[in-house]
Amino acid sequence: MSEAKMVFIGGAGNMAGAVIGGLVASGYPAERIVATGRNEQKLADFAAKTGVRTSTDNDAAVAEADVLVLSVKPQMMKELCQSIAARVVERQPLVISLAAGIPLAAYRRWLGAGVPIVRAMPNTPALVGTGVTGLYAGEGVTGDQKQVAQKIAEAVGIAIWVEEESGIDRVIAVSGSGPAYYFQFMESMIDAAEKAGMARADAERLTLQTALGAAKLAVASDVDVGQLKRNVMSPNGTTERAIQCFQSGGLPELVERAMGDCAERAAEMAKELDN
Ligand SMILES: NC(=O)C1=CN([C@@H]2O[C@H](COP(=O)(O)OP(=O)(O)OC[C@H]3O[C@@H](n4cnc5c(N)ncnc54)[C@H](OP(=O)(O)O)[C@@H]3O)[C@@H](O)[C@H]2O)C=CC1
Ligand SMILES: O=C(O)[C@@H]1CCC=N1
Repeated sequence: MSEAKMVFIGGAGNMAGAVIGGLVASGYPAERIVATGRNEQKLADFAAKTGVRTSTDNDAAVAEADVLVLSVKPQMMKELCQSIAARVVERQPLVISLAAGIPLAAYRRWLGAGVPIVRAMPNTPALVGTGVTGLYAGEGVTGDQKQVAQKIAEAVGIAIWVEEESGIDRVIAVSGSGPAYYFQFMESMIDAAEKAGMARADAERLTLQTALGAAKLAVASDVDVGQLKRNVMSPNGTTERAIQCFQSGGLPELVERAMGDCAERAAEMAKELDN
């Protein structure tokens, strides 16, 4: 896989940019990666930051791709696919789509039925090597190609395969969109601490280090997160009071609803496609 020429369409965007940043940081040769986009200044800044090659010419980039990663916004995917379809059919790269809400059936219509496609649902912590990627392989993807997709994902974090395509929507609800849930929680904590009189810089430092510490402890620990939570709660103590407030305010139900809405939106996006 170290020899594979990887082309990322939309490579300087938030998601592909994070994956590329993580790949380069993990030692993947930057000269084997091409990031395409439309905005030349954005591409130049991205090239300066990562060392990868950039291009505004999707078709020329596809012509040299062994692995082709599609990472434009879902609403732009159809037009993009149709514009590169001839080149994709000719070159036959392994196609990996990062887009939420676009089923494999749509790519088969837009790119041609025989193109091997993997759907991947990564998340932005890929940038710091702590990503999560859910993977689903369509028909015609070989074992070797699955290995390639998995190795790319594992270069920037952990990867799991889902058995059914709908599993990707569940991955979106947990890990694809998940970083934003934690950022929201951190933002709320920082705002609340500042309101209570703490300097914002201190509130940020304490909140971020607490999130990092809690996540590291949870990953390293062999007890579940419920027990880790109880370990912080002294009977009739301060934490208990705060946790009671979250629970009586409906936080568990709210989280369940938000994740349900998230997955539902992915399914809805698939229905909105106009073929
Ligand atoms: N953000 C996230 O956390 C996650 C996103 N995803 C998926 O990743 C995909 C990209 O999302 P995200 O990175 O957030 O979006 P961004 O808007 O940050 O990135 C999309 C990129 O696509 C480029 N682009 C648009 N049209 C073209 C085109 N015709 N040819 C080449 N490049 C083009 C844009 O570049 P320019 O500005 O130069 O036009 C932009 O940099 C989406 O499909 C999303 O569902 C999946 C998991 C998580
Ligand atoms: O919000 C979105 O649609 C994308 C998919 C997962 C994370 N961001």
